[in-house]
Amino acid sequence: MAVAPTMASPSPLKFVSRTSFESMGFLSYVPRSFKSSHFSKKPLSISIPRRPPRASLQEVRAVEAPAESVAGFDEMVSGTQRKYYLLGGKGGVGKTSCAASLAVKFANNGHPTLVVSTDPAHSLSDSFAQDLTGGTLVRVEGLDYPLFALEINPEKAREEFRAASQKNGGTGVKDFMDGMGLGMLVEQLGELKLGELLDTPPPGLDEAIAISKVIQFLESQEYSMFTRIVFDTAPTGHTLRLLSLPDFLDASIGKILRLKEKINSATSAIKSVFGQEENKQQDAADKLERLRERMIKVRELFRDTESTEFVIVTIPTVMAVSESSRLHASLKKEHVPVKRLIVNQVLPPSASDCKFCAMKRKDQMRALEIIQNDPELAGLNMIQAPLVDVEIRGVPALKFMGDIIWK
Ligand SMILES: Nc1ncnc2c1ncn2[C@@H]1O[C@H](COP(=O)(O)OP(=O)(O)OP(=O)(O)O)[C@@H](O)[C@H]1O
Repeated sequence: MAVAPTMASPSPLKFVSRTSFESMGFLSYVPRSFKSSHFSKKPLSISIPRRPPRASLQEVRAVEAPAESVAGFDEMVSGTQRKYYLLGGKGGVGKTSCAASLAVKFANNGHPTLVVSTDPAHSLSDSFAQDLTGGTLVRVEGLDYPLFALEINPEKAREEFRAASQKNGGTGVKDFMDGMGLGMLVEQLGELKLGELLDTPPPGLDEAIAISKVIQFLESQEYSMFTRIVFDTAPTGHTLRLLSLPDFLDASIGKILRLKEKINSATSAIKSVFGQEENKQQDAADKLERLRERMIKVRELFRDTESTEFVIVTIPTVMAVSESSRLHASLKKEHVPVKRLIVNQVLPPSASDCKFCAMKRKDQMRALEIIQNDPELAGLNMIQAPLVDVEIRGVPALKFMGDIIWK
């Protein structure tokens, strides 16, 4: 039987007002260009309640965090062995804000931290209000401890790769791929003439590039300092592909290899009589198999409950909750550890007579109730994060958000 939502439903919510940000000096971090370009133009024609009135003390007390709503940050932060956190969910729910705020919190707790975006539509730079593009490690400014960001740009990588392969028949490819941390891929797939293949990139290549960076983390000295690695992942579909990459390799590169074999055997039928081509192809197939084994190692890492956790981010709408439920089912199937579910953008209770707010909140309460009754989601530690009345941009804002969510 459905349980009606009550004011005592689990929530760490406190009323978060613009004033709270102002008192932290947050607004002074909004870049001038943003202020002028976004505020001086035509006012919006729809009316959005800018500042819900303060909830009564009684209301705030009623929704203060009960035990199950605490994220368990102590556990997340403890230990110096490397841990990976992957944050994922539907587009636009706040994955980047949550991932960036977690990374800031880890760094502020003394962990050398790396935050990586594997979403082809990156928003880490926007979230930190700093230019973090370029596909290399960039230090995030404004923190006392090391926090680095990396936006993997598969689109650009593919373009540059194609150009390099056209320019000098492949020797530039190796240099370029080395720079991308993909030397291993070239080594292992060299004989497959990836440059040609990239003219018709197989689905899932973006994820292959992202995952190869993960391999680099595991092997390279440059990355060994990081004890916390936070992934801001692409919306659900991409992420699932990334996590099932060995299968992707079977399905995509495997198919290409077989296709190539067919073409080769057609064009070099005479040579193959002497056995040379076959040997060559067997060699390539062996290399591909080795690559696959390596990718499987990465997948094992993502399944390791000691070092890895996938945090699902959602918002309290029926659509987002349904998708999160499916995501959890798929992650379970892939044996990826999931313990926490962030429900972001929850409206604070309001004592005002704003009908819009009341309706919206009622709707959200219904979605929260669905979560509590959903067989996939009910068992997760639900962390509610309030909808705040300013955009979360820059380190101080992320710190503010992190202190609310990650307790
Ligand atoms: N709790 C919140 N309160 C107010 N605004 C929020 C909150 N969480 C996120 N936002 C805002 O919502 C927008 C989208 O957030 P974010 O970029 O983190 O989402 P995302 O899931 O990473 O999106 P995408 O799928 O497009 O990468 C941003 O403008 C962000 O500032």
